Amino acid sequence: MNDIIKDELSRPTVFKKEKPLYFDYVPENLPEREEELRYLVRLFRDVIEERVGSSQSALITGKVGTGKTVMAKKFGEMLEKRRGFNYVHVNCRKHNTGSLALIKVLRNYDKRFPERGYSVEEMLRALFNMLEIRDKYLVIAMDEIDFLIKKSGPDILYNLSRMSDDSLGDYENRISVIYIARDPNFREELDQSTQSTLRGNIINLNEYNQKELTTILNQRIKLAFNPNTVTTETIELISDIASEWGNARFAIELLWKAGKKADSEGDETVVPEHVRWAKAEIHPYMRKELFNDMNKNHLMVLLSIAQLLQNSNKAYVTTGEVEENYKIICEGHNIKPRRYTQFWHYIQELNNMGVIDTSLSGKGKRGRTTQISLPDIPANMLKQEIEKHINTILKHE
Ligand SMILES: Nc1ncnc2c1ncn2[C@@H]1O[C@H](COP(=O)(O)OP(=O)(O)OP(=O)(O)O)[C@@H](O)[C@H]1O
Repeated sequence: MNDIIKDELSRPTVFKKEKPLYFDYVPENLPEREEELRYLVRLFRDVIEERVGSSQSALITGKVGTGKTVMAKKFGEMLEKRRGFNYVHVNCRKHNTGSLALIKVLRNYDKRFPERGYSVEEMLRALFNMLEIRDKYLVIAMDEIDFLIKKSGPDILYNLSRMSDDSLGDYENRISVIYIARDPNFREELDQSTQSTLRGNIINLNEYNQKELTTILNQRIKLAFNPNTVTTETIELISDIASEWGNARFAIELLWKAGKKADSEGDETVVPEHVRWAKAEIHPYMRKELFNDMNKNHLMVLLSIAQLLQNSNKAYVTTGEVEENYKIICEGHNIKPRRYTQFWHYIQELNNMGVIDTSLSGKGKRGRTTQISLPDIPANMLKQEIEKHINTILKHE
């Protein structure tokens, strides 16, 4: 057996080390996001400089893989290097109620903080106490906050935003919050008081273009690959594919998988053929997690789009066409179709997930209509995937 290990370890590889390709790796610099990062620092200037009595909140929005999480984490890293500051990153998809999110924060200070028995108010007090004793100022990043709100309502935001008023008695305000959400209109879903604490503090991250993705890829190649193992054509193809979504995560994943493929074929360099293979393997549409984020209505809307595009040979369809077909599909599945506003909301959400592209047709305000297209996936392939998932969802109802 030992020989197998020895044999495998002695095989040539294109990788220097794979860690810089992990999803949670935070690189030394964030190329193409420096300006936004500086803006975030400026927003928190008072907190950093004055500490006492000042707290801040900000909202980072942007589509999948535009660097929201890594930017917040980088900010946190920089902050923690300064004396007296702590940063806690909460994944609200995982910690999806106000209490669970707060427990995650509290456990940063007390690993055994109990899971039950305390109200949100009590937990906040406990947290203030801990900060006071340690003389620390805290920035909490609430990543994918939309999930938490969907699951358990906006109360936690209210609680967090209200901490600056006198409801907490003698405590000094030591907590700032960075909210992270994909939907740029997320702010509008919040109550007035939270909205006003966010004021203009919103950073919207654009999708990356091919040039920006190339820079990001080159940084990872330097860190993770042996010299001269990734060809220019390979980088060009990856950045070209990923730029359709503007998604850096997809770009890095393609790079990684392509490298793995090169290794498994015993090739010394990563070439475009490896990328094509990787793309087929990890097409964003083929990821199970993507469908996990969708409810049956999302799936019905998406199915409607896929059907229309498959049958029409057109590059895009209009929302009107999609809605009509959506109603028919719902009927066929014995599901009550939702009204227009809700339907429109699903279209927006699918757009934010990066699974459809929407754009406005023509010029001038009157008579403009939203056009919907699918980024780079055969409609019939998508249809098959959706049908598989619809069946699973309906079975579990
Ligand atoms: N400017 C950048 N420089 C270097 N790496 C980046 C940059 N932007 C994004 N990345 C990398 O791309 C991947 C995706 O980024 P990140 O997780 O921050 O995206 P996100 O916007 O939070 O996506 P999601 O909405 O899916 O959570 C990560 O591996 C991250 O390190």
